[in-house]
Amino acid sequence: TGQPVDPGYTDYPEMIAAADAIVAAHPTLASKVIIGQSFLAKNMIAIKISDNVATDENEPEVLFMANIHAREHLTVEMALYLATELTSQYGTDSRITSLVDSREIWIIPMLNPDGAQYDLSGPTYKDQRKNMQPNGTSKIGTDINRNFGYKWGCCGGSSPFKSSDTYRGTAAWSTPEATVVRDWILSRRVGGQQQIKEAIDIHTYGELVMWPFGYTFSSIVPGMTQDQYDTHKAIGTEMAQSNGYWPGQGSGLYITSGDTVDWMWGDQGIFSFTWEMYPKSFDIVTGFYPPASVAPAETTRNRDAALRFLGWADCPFRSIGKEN
Ligand SMILES: NS(=O)(=O)N[C@@H](Cc1ccccc1)C(=O)O
Ligand SMILES: [Ca+2]
Ligand SMILES: [Ca+2]
Ligand SMILES: [Zn+2]
Repeated sequence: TGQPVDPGYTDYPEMIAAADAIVAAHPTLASKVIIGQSFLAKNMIAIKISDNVATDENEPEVLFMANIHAREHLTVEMALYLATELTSQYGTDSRITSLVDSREIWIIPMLNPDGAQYDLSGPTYKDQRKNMQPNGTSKIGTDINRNFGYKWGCCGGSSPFKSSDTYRGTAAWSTPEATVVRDWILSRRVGGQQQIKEAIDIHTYGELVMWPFGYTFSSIVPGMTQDQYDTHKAIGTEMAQSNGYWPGQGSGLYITSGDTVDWMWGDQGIFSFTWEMYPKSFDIVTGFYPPASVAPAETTRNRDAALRFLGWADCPFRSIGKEN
């Protein structure tokens, strides 16, 4: 039997209300952008955080995205913690103030709202990972994190079987959610330049910091030079030292194809990482469903890592002592 749903986790309406409250409390620092709709037509939102937030300024942009996998509810708490901390501490914490003044920070707290709502809808969790697109089997949905169009369906990194939890969909971009994220990220190109310089896709669980590529065990391949790999490794390792997670290339865990990180780096040149939050991988007792009461500890645990990450956004190569 499934574990009882913990009401302490933030569901879709509560997430929207939280975003609206942050914007209402800090109207010059935060704004809510509707980036598209999910399969079941819920608005997908991004919270923008920056000084002069209503103006698209020429400042490096950084993306945090969460809850692409429905059952990974702790990631929503992580995203909302970051949005709250970056606005409420502005003017108080000099590190936060200078980062918010010099960057445009985007936070997408719930990439799979349909799946999240389904997982939280009953007295017990449903163990839902995928989105809510019917696929003719009892295991509804497509894995949005296997539906992106970089090396989609290659290399044994996803499943062609509809009932699989890593079902890749009928084609790349067959999920509305991946398409919404793709089109929004592409909209951040100005004058042929992608304004988003860094991104983190937040997952649970395993306490890991990972970088591309996931589709191959090789580190240096077309689309990843030594300097680019070393930069990912330096930034990823620094974050891991701060939050106590384990750093490594994504494929070190297992091969994935069509995930967000491979596309964001491979197609858009965004220095991209996966965070796997609490608990550690062998803690299968709590696994995807720790009590919501761990959220304060497990979100603040990543505060410094997030600020360090933001610090490299103007020139990620500086992390290996090089310029762009
Ligand atoms: N959240 S997770 O356990 O499903 N892991 C994610 C993220 C992930 C991506 C690349 C390598 C290992 C793990 C997945 O899509 O498999
Ligand atoms: Ca600004
Ligand atoms: Ca900008
Ligand atoms: Zn996940």
